[in-house]
Amino acid sequence: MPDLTHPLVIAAIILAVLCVVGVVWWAIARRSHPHGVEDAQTTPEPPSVIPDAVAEDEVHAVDQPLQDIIESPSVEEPPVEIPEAPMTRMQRLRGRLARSGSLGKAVLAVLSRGNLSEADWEEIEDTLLSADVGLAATDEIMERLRTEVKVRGDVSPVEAQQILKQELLAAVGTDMDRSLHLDKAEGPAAILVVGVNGTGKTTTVGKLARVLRAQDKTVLLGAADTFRAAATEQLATWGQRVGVDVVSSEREGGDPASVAFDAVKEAKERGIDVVLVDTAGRLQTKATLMDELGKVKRVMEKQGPVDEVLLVLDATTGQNGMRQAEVFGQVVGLTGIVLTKLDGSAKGGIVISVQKELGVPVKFVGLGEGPDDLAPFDPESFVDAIVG
Ligand SMILES: Nc1nc2c(ncn2[C@@H]2O[C@H](COP(=O)(O)OP(=O)(O)OP(=O)(O)O)[C@@H](O)[C@H]2O)c(=O)[nH]1
Repeated sequence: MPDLTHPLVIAAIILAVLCVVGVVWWAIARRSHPHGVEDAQTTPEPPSVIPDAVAEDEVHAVDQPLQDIIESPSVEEPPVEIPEAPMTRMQRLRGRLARSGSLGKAVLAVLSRGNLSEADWEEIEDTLLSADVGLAATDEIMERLRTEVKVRGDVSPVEAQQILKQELLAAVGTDMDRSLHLDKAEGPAAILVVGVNGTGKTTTVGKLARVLRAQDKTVLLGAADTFRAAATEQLATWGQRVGVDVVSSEREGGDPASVAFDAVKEAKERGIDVVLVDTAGRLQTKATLMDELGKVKRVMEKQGPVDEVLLVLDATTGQNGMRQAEVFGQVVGLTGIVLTKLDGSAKGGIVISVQKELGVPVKFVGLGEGPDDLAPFDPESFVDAIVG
């Protein structure tokens, strides 16, 4: 029996008690923070102010409360959902292009008549124009179709289908780079998502987070749509489903640039692969709001390049979409288009016109409201689906 009054024994007992208390405290702390993330992604204390260099001229958030970080479930718990691999999506969703299909199928029906009259050609032209293919692209397609039909003489329905596919594919373009550029050399790859009201930006950010998680990338979301309170909740829900956290403003109407800045900073500190920043919808005609958007981008750039600026365009908008794309492009420089609601639109031709007039590739298409109904845009699948 050891001498319990011996100083060494007393010290050993105290040490043992301290160890037990420490382990119990650690276990309780973990239980009360079930949303903790891996070391590389540990949430550091947010700064009480935005650093001076940024606060100076850009972010007027120095006197604002801290941004919130809405955490997703812990990575130790299995992610709630495993998103579908992106590359299979366009095939699965091809049926949703049925209404856009009226463009291809209507043209094919005329082309297959054989021995085409001027009235037939006019019908083809009208179909292309009313599907928003745009004037320049329509002229080009018409000329190529006419030449092709002339060279071959009378064409059979099968040949007509081949010719149409070939010409539509040429108009959509097979050599544009449609991949997301995610350069992590200088901190996280940063994606800024912009567009007018209600086009599907928040939904697209949520869906893109799933695309990136399906590619095993770590993701952080920035809720810089501080205008619409529900947008933050919407993003948080999207994030939680795939184990992705959201940086948001503590109050409605907070400075979006400040949220965007904090989101990039947080992603950098956690070693996150991609930070996706959602912004409030704004009409391209509202100069103040467009200036605000420019500021969001500049502030993000203070911490590293913005790798992608994606314009979310509602495919049902028609030619006004082109004007939106032009102005957003002037203000923040677009790198890609996400065309949403293509599932409900007979205006699939906007894919062609928006690329032709702006030189910016369509990178993703939204084909429904389901979580994985966003597909990397694949010209072949698109043309196959609309011509049949
Ligand atoms: N059918 C269909 N609906 C879509 C698609 N993408 C988004 N939506 C719907 O469009 C509506 C608006 O989407 P949001 O993501 O809230 O739009 P937003 O651009 O963030 O809206 P604001 O922040 O108000 O500008 C929602 O009902 C979405 O489900 C799509 O590809 N197809």
